[in-house]
Amino acid sequence: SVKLEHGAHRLGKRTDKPMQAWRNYGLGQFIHWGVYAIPGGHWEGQYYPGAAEWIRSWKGMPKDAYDNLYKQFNPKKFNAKAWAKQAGDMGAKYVIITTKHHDGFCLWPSKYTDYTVANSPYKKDIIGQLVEAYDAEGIDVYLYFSIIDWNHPGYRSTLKSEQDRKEYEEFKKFTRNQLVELLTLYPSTKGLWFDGSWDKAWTEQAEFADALGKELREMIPGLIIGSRFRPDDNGNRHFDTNGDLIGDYEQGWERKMPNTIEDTNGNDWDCVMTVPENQWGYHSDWKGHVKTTNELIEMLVKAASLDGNFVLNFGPDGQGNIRSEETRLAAEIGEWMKENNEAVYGCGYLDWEKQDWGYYTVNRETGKKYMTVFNIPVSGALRVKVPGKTKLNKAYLLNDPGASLELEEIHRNEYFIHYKPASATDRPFVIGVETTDAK
Ligand SMILES: C[C@@H]1N[C@@H](C#Cc2ccccc2)[C@H](O)[C@@H]1O
Repeated sequence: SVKLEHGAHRLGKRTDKPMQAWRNYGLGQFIHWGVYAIPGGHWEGQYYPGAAEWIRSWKGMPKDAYDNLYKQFNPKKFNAKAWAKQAGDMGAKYVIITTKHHDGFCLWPSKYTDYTVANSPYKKDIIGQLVEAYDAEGIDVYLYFSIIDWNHPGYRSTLKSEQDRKEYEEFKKFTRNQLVELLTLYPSTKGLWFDGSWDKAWTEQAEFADALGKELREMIPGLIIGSRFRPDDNGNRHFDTNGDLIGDYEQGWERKMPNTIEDTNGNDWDCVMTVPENQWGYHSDWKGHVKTTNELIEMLVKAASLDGNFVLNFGPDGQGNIRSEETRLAAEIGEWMKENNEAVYGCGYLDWEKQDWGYYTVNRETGKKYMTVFNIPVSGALRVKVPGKTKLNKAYLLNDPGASLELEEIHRNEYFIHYKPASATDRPFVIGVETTDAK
């Protein structure tokens, strides 16, 4: 391997308590909210086909018009406690909240810029209300922060001149000041979720970003920062020049998921997922495929089965309402989690051969094993292959642990669990299995 001054700051999975808690979350909520929710994907009757939170970059959106939208930002329906309760009822154990997206508008009263909620008609600190409400709900808070800031005069995507460099130095100080400000104002923050760090200008800042990361970690012991934050000496992000993860978990799974444990490189990871194909901020007119409750439950369980967390995005509208589609999904996912969360919380990868009916998970503490069934075989026979010295002794429906399901040993280390729901089921179900693992 090559010597790096600013490569991975540590190797292997973190084993400290905050990271163990992170690893066991299973389900999170992402909140994308800002002034982009006001136009909601339209401007002067034109439909914006891109991601709603990127509307400022659209040729159909005059920049000065966008940059004055904050003067209309007055979300009278915003209710942080209601949002937190809804997330808690869904079963979310952590929340990632946009403090500032690429447009640079701050949902907290930053003293380093005027482009904040304090100078909008709403005036009040949105981040502070959300942190308080989610903490009270027992949901750990993570702050999303965009390195890209289209509002700051010193921001550059690339550094082409000495003047660029000079102004970018001011931008770097501003970025550091805002991050220190956020952790100072909201010390219960468990981690930072960085975005917009792909610009060449930023990937040339290995020394600065490495020092900034160290400073932030010293402010909050145990602070969790993913692989999207900073570059290594050679401008690599996520993985350094030696292939080592830069950060506490892999943060590359945006609107996509690993399919095998090998895809995860043995790292912790989170998948952040939109309900429509690609809308994070509020778009009033979702087009294309909108994911169903069962699709999202499958992603959630698949993530847990591969040692990852699944984070579902919510994009509140300009008045502070959670839209009806998201409210319905939160309720239906919550209903399923109420009965089946034992197969998700604190669970991870079980090294049994994957079968077509669904996913295995195993509780990291108890060793209890679960099968979450999404595809009921027409044969009614759920195939289970166990490793060498393992014996399958019992299988039971999680929601009816007293009744053992019929087990048939068909080969050495291979069983059928004979079960087909008596009536049509429109939700996945969980089977608990008990084994003995001869030495
Ligand atoms: C978490 C998500 N990352 C942001 C992005 C992006 C992006 C931008 C260009 C090309 C591909 C992806 C989205 O706006 C949202 O915040």
